[in-house]
Amino acid sequence: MQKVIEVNGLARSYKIKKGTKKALDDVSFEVYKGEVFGLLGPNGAGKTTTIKILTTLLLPTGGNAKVLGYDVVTESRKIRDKINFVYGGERGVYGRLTAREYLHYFCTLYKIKNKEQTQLISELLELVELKDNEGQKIHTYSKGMTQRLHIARCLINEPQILFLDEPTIGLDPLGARLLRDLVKKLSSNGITIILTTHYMQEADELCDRIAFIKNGKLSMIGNPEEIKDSCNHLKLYEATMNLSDTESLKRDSFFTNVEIEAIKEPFYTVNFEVDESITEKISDHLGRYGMVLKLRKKDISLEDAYVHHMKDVG
Ligand SMILES: Nc1ncnc2c1ncn2[C@@H]1O[C@H](COP(=O)(O)OP(=O)(O)OP(=O)(O)O)[C@@H](O)[C@H]1O
Repeated sequence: MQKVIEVNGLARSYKIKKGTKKALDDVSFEVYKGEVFGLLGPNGAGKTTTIKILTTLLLPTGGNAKVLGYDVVTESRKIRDKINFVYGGERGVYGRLTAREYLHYFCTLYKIKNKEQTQLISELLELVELKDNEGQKIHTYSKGMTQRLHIARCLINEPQILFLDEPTIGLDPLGARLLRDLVKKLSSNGITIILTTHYMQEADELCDRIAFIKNGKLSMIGNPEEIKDSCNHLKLYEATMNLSDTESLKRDSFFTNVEIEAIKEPFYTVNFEVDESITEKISDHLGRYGMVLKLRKKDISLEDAYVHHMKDVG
């Protein structure tokens, strides 16, 4: 497998009032050609900092990184010609232009020959499913349409790697679905994609491999199944109950990470973790707080694994 990104001991510190803040601390990973690679972590973990360094917008303060074999510090120009990036919730579009006019403008900036522009723009609009709206002014676009237009713009230079920082942020479910489908399409066209997202289901659906970042350090890396398997020891349960005393159940130390959600009072879904693995014992214990209608051990989701790994992040 061809390595397209190699990150070695990468570090980035920021000067702040009370000294320095390590946004990235000794981070190392590799990305292979054609992968959808997810960077996941809580706010402030260092995801955007990593992407900014790899897209040559920010210099590292330690370690090194190569993108397509080029060093991010000394060969940034060569990298920029071959990659592109979209930040979630990006504005920066020219509302009074139509999508076609907007893409023409960027084609000119990218020095695409005039006679090739019309055909290229038609193909891009088709790909991002905006062909029917190409004559519409951008300020009338939904957020999802605008985001897909940004992606069309980023494809003008035929990037080998596309960096997408929270691409579905603020999109409604349908808009997010169209965008995820577009990511899959780009990936099947051979583009390597580096993605950050806070939506675990999205990461599970799209990513070939995932890295968890926590406090500027890489804490785990693997494919979604490996990451979920690493949490197979967790005993997570879901109960459906006719619950008379939610507060006492929450305080009971037999259960940890209790989450109670009302279905329709007095019926609740209760999610929790236990040390016990004998279902009858768990059921008996739950029975102190109401009638157990259903109890099942949950399959570990990527979100469960994420919550478990990030538990001690302040
Ligand atoms: N210009 C800056 N000056 C000082 N600190 C900064 C600067 N940019 C980022 N940081 C800090 O670096 C850390 C990492 O930030 P970064 O934006 O990379 O996190 P993130 O994982 O992308 O978070 P989010 O999910 O909120 O986008 C944070 O603690 C942030 O406050």
